[in-house]
Amino acid sequence: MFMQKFRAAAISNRSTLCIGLDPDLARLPEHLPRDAAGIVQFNQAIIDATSDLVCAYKPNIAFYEALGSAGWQALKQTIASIPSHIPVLLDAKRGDIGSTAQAYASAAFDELGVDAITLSPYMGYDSLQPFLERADKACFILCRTSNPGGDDVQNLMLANGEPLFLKIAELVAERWNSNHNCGLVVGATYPAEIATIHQRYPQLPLLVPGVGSQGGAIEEVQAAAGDQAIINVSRSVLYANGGSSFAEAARKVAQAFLVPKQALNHP
Ligand SMILES: O=C(O)c1cc(=O)[nH]c(=O)n1[C@@H]1O[C@H](COP(=O)(O)O)[C@@H](O)[C@H]1O
Repeated sequence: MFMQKFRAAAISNRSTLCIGLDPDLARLPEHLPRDAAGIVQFNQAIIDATSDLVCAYKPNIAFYEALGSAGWQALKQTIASIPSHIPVLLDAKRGDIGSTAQAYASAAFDELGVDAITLSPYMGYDSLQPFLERADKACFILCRTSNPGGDDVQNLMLANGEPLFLKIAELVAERWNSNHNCGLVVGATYPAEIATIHQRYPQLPLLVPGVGSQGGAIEEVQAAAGDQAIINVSRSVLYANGGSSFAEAARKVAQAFLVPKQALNHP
């Protein structure tokens, strides 16, 4: 069950840091092969160096799909090398008509065996239902994304004078979360929006990417949402150093992203 697993890992590691496993062949350390086998070695070293510092890992499926069937195998091997007490959140941003969503849910939860997934809300409830009804898994639904283009749609004003992303937060909190397995994705680049969402729906965990490479500041995220923010960092940790000491360098950067001990207040 994702939520319990995540809270247990957050408490035992005193961390709300999620490391994004987004392996880019062009950025692998020089001594590793630039192929799927290199990715597995890279990820395993990163996981070994950081698994006592995180509350979750988030592989983004794009980096594995880009390598075809070898990439899919690399993703499975990566997931298998994550210690079983640390939850795995697959970043796939799924959402489609019911029958297709069912196949996506089965691929993520049964074939890959991950604990949680990211979803896009724009096709509505039935496109998410096959994920939401898996009460043992968690669904993180895009709300206010970290990228500049997020404004194009998410910030459109509704007739009630509020932006669309607040309606999405409301739908998730009040209609789609009957299994208590939902969270929202909110970019670290928009701390004021994080604060608004957290004040309205303090019970929802927030997956917050955008710290580091995209310019988001961890202190602002923590001030906005405290320990309900699962802070994802990918490139800043993974590519801290392109040499043979890349894993130790990743560990050092990850340590710098840890929440001060006293700030963690999970039940
Ligand atoms: O769903 C996500 O995780 C996500 C949502 C969002 O709004 N912004 C965002 O950057 N992400 C993902 O979070 C990760 C951020 O990577 P870094 O910018 O390298 O830390 C990538 O895997 C993105 O695809």
